[in-house]
Amino acid sequence: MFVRNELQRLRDSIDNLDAALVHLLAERFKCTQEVGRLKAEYQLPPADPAREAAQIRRLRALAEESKLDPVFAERFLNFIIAEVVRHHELIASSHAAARRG
Ligand SMILES: C=C(O[C@@H]1C=C(C(=O)O)C=C[C@H]1O)C(=O)O
Repeated sequence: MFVRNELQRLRDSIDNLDAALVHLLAERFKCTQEVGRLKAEYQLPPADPAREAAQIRRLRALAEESKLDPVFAERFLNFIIAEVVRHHELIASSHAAARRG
């Protein structure tokens, strides 16, 4: 009984944390979509490698402080950034097509 209750208690928290992660990611993508539209409008490149490198340095340091594996933190951020850049490329090509008429 103890094991079942403990497992349930921990899984309830995991479910809440997963929901928070989804909400946080959704908000992040709302912001990055706006960045993508701005970049497309002003014809700036979809990716900004200097900004990415700075974020990775920052996130690795935060991960170390929080005892999270920094390699995992870097992979996770790279995974998200790759998706954002893919969205920015799509937005840029639809803006370019609209400019061509
Ligand atoms: C969101 C941006 O666009 C891209 C995506 C980034 C991100 O998801 O954090 C960071 C840099 C850019 O390659 C940005 O330039 O700020």
